[in-house]
Amino acid sequence: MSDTYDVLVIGAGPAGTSAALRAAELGARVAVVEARRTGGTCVNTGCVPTRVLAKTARLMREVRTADAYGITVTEQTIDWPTTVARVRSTVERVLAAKDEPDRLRAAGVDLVLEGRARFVGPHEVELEASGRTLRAEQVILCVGGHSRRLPVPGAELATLPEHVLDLPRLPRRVAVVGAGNTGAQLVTIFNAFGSDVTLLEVAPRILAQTDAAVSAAVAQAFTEQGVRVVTSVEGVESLRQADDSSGIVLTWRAEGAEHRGTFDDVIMATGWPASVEGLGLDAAGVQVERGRIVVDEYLRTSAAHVFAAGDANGQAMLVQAAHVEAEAAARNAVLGATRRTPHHLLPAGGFTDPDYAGVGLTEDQARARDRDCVVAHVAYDTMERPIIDDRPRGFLKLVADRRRELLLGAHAVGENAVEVIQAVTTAMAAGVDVATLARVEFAYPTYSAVIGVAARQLLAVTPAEVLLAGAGARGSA
Ligand SMILES: Cc1cc2nc3c(=O)[nH]c(=O)nc-3n(C[C@H](O)[C@H](O)[C@H](O)COP(=O)(O)OP(=O)(O)OC[C@H]3O[C@@H](n4cnc5c(N)ncnc54)[C@H](O)[C@@H]3O)c2cc1C
Ligand SMILES: NC(=O)c1ccc[n+]([C@@H]2O[C@H](COP(=O)([O-])OP(=O)(O)OC[C@H]3O[C@@H](n4cnc5c(N)ncnc54)[C@H](O)[C@@H]3O)[C@@H](O)[C@H]2O)c1
Repeated sequence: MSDTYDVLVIGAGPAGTSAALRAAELGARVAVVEARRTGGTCVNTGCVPTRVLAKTARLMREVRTADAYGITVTEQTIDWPTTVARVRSTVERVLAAKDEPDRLRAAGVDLVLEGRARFVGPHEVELEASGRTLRAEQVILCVGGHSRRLPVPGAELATLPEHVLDLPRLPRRVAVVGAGNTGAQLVTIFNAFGSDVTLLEVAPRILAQTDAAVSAAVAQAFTEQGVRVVTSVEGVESLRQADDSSGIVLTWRAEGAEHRGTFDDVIMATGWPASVEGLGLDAAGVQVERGRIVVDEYLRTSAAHVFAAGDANGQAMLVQAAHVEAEAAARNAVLGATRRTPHHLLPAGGFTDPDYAGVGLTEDQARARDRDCVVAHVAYDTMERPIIDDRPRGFLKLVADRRRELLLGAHAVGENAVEVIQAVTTAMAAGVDVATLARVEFAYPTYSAVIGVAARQLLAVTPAEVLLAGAGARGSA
């Protein structure tokens, strides 16, 4: 293995693997350095484990309602060690199926598993385990991010999301601090498993990045499911062991008063700074601001020969964003910085109960640009398939320009929300106009049929009527 490369990629998660493969495809001599194993956060501790837990939660809910279909289930409890083992074995199966070491090898990329990389000069990187130094003309940072503990007394008592599977038993009482995508999904998981869940969020609403109607619908569902949802928290103050060892006492401020609760576990899902500790970025002249590696529109850092893609630059922390950015960064590193990354058509969602998803502009964002944009809001309980499946909670909202030609955004809550939004994204990416979408025949009975209904609603009524219909649908969603 040589020690000199055209392009050195640091991190072999979704961004790093895509960047390395693309750079090699463009003819560069490429190495990718990984401190642990391929797959990154996504496969090892993030999307894949969370998705398996979400499926387990769904099975619990299905079993709970099975008697309505004449299926008798006498006992339903979670055997935590079995659940954990199932998650871990699924991670291994996904890793084996992806076989990224082999893909990289086949593409001529050197996969270097010699510990963490650290810059020791602008173009030189030292490997922690071997002490070897690699040199490269261009470097692409794909180091991802990590959870953070709040800087409060007793924070070390909290569990970080990536360590949830290490809990020795299922918590009976759990507090989740932070209602972003991670926190919201953990709420659904522990709620379905029978834990008593409290959710604390500093923002005025949960899932603050989503469309306001999505956030409200998920919060309402959580509350109805018995979750204590506390938003606009003024701050978490401390964690300490209870004097009688009955759990962890969590203290927070809300509405000007101090509040306290005792929990078996407190999970902090309060943010995701870039993994830049010990990376020696000063030696390369790479700037970091507010936990993110600063990049320009070409994903170039403050050092012209260093690029950053994926979670590390903090732009859109999703696997699909990591892929798009990594390809652009690789192209810019090898051929010169000319490619920008369009982020506006990145669908995203979470596997809560109910699921939620969105793509493009939220209604508030669209109205800030043009208050006469048009909105259709179709409730799931008006559609056959959600009724058949006994999943009537939810809606699809489509946002179109004032001429009702182009879709600006789509947002859904409910069963299969992510797949419904994916279908709308495909139409948006293909430049399908609203009139064409309204003419598409959807198979019966499907969840995606709601797209056709919403598109026809966009065409059929005046903006004021649509808003009224939306308010009605929201009431029943
Ligand atoms: C609980 C959870 C659930 C999620 N679910 C979803 C989901 O359903 N859908 C979705 O789109 N996104 C999801 N995400 C986000 C997704 O995991 C990330 O957006 C994605 O993994 C980012 O890819 P990346 O390559 O930028 O970083 P990562 O996947 O974090 O990979 C970074 C890699 O760099 C390595 N590394 C770091 N520093 C060094 C160093 N100095 N030297 C060598 N190697 C280093 C790390 O070991 C790691 O393998 C989830 C995240 C979490 C936490
Ligand atoms: N399904 C998915 O696509 C998925 C799932 C999980 C995570 N992710 C991505 O991974 C990244 C990390 O997600 P995350 O949810 O861990 O972090 P996040 O930064 O998205 O959310 C953290 C939440 O914690 C809140 N918070 C911060 N300080 C707080 C405090 N002191 N008290 C209470 N609340 C506080 C924030 O307001 C925010 O809502 C995100 O970019 C996310 O999109 C995606």
